[in-house]
Amino acid sequence: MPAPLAQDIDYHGLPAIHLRAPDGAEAIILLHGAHLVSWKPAGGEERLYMSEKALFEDGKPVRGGVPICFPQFGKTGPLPQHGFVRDRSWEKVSARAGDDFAMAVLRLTDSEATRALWPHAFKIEFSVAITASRLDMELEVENTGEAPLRFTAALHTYIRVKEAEEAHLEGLRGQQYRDLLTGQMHSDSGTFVAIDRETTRQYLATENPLLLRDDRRALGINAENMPDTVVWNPWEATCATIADLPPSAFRRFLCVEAGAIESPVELPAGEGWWGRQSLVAM
Ligand SMILES: O=P(O)(O)OC[C@H]1O[C@H](O)[C@H](O)[C@@H](O)[C@@H]1O
Repeated sequence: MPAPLAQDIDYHGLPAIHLRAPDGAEAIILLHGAHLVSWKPAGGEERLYMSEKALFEDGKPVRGGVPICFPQFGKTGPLPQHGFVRDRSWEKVSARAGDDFAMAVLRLTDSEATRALWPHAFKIEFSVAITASRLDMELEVENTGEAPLRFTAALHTYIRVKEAEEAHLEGLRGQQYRDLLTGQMHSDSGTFVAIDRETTRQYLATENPLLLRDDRRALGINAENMPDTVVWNPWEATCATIADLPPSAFRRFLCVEAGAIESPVELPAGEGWWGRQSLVAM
């Protein structure tokens, strides 16, 4: 049985936390963006995609793993794409490994630099917990200011797949989605979503859980308090335009993102909000 671990490490030159539960499940979280860059359930197979061309630099987002989008998803407002917390340094609040789990909590609060972009006081915490075949990620936001807050948020999870074209995402049948490439609304009529072209869909009020079948394995995906699901794969032509992705990378991942996007969260002064995404490897 491997020794449980919650250790500060260096990951491509950035400070990170390496977690290992006694059952062998492992995760690595950067302080940069509170970015989860690796998750291996017990058994040892990596389930998150990380680009071989990812940049690990201050002020740059990391391509792969689980970027945190806050306080704006995508280009839905005046802030930089996906907000400003994914390329900023967070602080470690705690990291520990117990009898059958390991977990870490990271925190970011407003600063002069964040207030220059977004004039609000806030505290956000991101918790990652692993046990056996399960990963739980929770984003908590507290409005520490005097005025109400309004934000959108998402966990932009890059799931590693053997071959994107053969992966099937089940559980979205009959659900409404906005095609973010055209802006048009559709209703999904297929028994599963298969990816054979550039796909950027925002499913609204998603019913959970979803199941991603990939080769001989599957992943259960559950979200709480994050009603939107974004499904993204850039496919060949767009992938070729993304500098930190190798040309064939689009075959190796599918993003299934849990978010609160369609209806921005309105948070009165002093109140808190949380959203979760959980993955179960099968
Ligand atoms: O390149 P990034 O800023 O990390 O964004 C990556 C992608 O995120 C989301 O899924 C959006 O829907 C896409 O339009 C965007 O290209």
